[in-house]
Amino acid sequence: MMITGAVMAGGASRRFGRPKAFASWQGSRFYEKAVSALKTCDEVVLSVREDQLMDFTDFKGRLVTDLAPYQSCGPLGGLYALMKQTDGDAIMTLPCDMPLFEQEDAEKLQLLFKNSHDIQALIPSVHGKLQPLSAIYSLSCLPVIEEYLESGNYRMRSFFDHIKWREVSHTDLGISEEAFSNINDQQAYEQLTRNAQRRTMDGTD
Ligand SMILES: Nc1nc2c(ncn2[C@@H]2O[C@H](COP(=O)(O)OP(=O)(O)OP(=O)(O)O)[C@@H](O)[C@H]2O)c(=O)[nH]1
Repeated sequence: MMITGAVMAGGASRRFGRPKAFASWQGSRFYEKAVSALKTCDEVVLSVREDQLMDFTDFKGRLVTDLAPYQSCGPLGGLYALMKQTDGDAIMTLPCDMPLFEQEDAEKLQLLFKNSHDIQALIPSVHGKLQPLSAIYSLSCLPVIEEYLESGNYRMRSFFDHIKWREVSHTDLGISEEAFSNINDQQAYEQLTRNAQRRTMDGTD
């Protein structure tokens, strides 16, 4: 089974105040950390808006742009464009703003998806809250996604009732809760940096 890793980096970062894909994290940038977490996928691509192409010239892989008429429609528009422009069986998405999500976490999801027959999506949850941006979707979801986008519904979860999907808790996956922390604003970024410094000082890192 061929799984394409896709780092979702086409957001507006309004709450963060500057493009969060380029926020620095332990010597690299957020989006580079996400790319590295997905490196066991068959290919890793970046999902971006067309007007961001020049920002990511350092990235050596393939940039997949959102497609008309679903540009700037949020991550569901990004997933649609990925499915239209990708071969293989499935796409594992990871937002660019989840820097604690590690390669071993991605591998756990991939393994479970490969061993789960007859599902079209595998969605992790943390205390019952679904994490649809760090999940795996079969390309067979495309017609349903298209239908929802056409109807003007851009919510990531909108199409779940119309596909066969499975929720798996972070505890069943053996992934820490923190791995799913996403950084939306400067306050969360500062907190993340403080926690990392504290762990270094405690010698727990
Ligand atoms: N390809 C693509 N990715 C998106 C789009 N909107 C959001 N994303 C990505 O999806 C993830 C979650 O996005 P959010 O944090 O909810 O939104 P954001 O636009 O980045 O930030 P805000 O403007 O503060 O809401 C991030 O990794 C974004 O880069 C989009 O329209 N296209």
